[in-house]
Amino acid sequence: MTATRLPYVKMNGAGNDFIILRVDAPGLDLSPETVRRLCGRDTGPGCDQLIVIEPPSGPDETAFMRVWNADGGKVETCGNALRCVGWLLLEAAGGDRAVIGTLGGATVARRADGTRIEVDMGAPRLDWREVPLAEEMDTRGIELQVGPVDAPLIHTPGAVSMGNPHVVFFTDRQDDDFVRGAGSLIEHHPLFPEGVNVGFAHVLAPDHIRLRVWERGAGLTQACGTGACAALVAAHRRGLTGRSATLALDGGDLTIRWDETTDHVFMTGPVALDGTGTVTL
Ligand SMILES: N[C@@H](CCC[C@H](N)C(=O)O)C(=O)O
Repeated sequence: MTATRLPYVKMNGAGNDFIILRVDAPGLDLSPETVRRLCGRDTGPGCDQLIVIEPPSGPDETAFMRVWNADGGKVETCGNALRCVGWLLLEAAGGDRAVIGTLGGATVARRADGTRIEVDMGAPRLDWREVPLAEEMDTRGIELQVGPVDAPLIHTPGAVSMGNPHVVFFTDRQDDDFVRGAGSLIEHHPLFPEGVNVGFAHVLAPDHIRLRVWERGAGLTQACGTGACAALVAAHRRGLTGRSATLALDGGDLTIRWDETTDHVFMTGPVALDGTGTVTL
């Protein structure tokens, strides 16, 4: 089989970094091994997620975006990558909006100020079946049991789907050991049949949240855009914040607003171009 070489763009959104490829036809099938090689920081350009921009899948879209986590798993969507892809599409075609299709739903990207891009992430999905959870629960505070079977610790984090699954703990514990230890344990908990992204949110004020996220398939990243949206939604549902807040992540700040009229969540944040190159598939 002949190897295919493709140009890539390396970008990041608040430190969450991506290799972005562009193809002329839908359905580029990448093996998990290829994705792991490209995403590996020792074996490829290295990134948290590999992104492929495809032609639109319908008349209303500007383009379709596919997402793979660094572990090789194909996933529904990625908030920070949507801002980066939005910026690339707006730079290439001009105009004031780009509609990006994903497996998790369509998103509209617009320029905000400077190099910040706003994306409309749609309505959060709050029914337990949509997260999804393995059993019926109130997603404002699910009953999550971890630890020994005979003496489990019971936590009540919020659960939200932003097109992909999230669980959000409200805690001031933010140290690496805790986030890595608890995150890696909960990512594959049986309550989450499709795995889960695990957020640790410390509410500093009704409009300010410090957030760290252990991402499904990528581990602790500098920022998780859908995780920031999920944290604001989960915090507001518990009466801890208003409907908008600054989310302070390791790699930068994201502004999240859950619009009362449309029920949509809007995320505004930075994008940065880190370089270009060529990869072999
Ligand atoms: N970094 C992302 C989310 C990427 C996918 C996620 N790890 C998942 O498995 O759902 C973001 O910015 O939203």
